[in-house]
Amino acid sequence: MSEPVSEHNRTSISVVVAYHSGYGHTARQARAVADGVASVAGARVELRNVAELTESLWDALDSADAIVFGSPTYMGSQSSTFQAFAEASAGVWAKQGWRDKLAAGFTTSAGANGDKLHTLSSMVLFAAQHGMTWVNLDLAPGWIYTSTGTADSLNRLGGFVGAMAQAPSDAPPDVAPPSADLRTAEHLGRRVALLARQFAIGKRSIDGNIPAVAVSA
Ligand SMILES: Cc1cc2nc3c(=O)[nH]c(=O)nc-3n(C[C@H](O)[C@H](O)[C@H](O)COP(=O)(O)O)c2cc1C
Repeated sequence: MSEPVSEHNRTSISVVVAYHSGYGHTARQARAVADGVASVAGARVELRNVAELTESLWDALDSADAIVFGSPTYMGSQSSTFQAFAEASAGVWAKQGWRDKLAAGFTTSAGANGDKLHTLSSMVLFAAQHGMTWVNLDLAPGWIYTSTGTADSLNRLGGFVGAMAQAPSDAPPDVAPPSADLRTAEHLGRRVALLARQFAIGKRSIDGNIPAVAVSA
């Protein structure tokens, strides 16, 4: 979808998709989130695998306007590799280095439900500990939520807090998750980028144009 060119959509923002994937399914979902981010004018996106805890990962996260977290659901929660990344961010937490950045999340698992909500809820808490602002999915539930939905509906798994995807445990990542879940992930990436741009414009206007005066109630 193309947007009219304006001063606002020339504002540049950066989004990091920080994910782990053991077998490639969540990596596919991560690429779909990144495609959604890249569809927004002025948005730069970096895909980062958090299995590699390098200086360059922390630098990229430090300079991002928004971070989208992604993990497979393993044993009803985020993977231990993602949790190791979360724990390694304690130094950033101590300085509140990600405070006021936007955050969002996504997960893939084999079950239609599979306890994905627990993974996303852990990410919400993780972001809250860092003082980040959570961006939800903002899509109506699809598929069996209404009698006219189909398995190809956007948000077919009916999540609100983040993007959910399902991949049969015996299907390789080139065929799963299905298109409906990848389009849902793309929607989340686009939404995060649009809101990050809105926040950046607001911050720039507050920092630059509005005089600091006492505000009475
Ligand atoms: C150790 C382990 C635990 C898993 N636990 C769950 C689970 O709790 N719920 C579920 O639906 N699927 C579970 N699965 C299936 C994975 O979520 C599924 O295969 C997913 O696509 C893997 O994503 P990945 O390829 O990005 O690693 C588990 C898989 C593994 C290897």
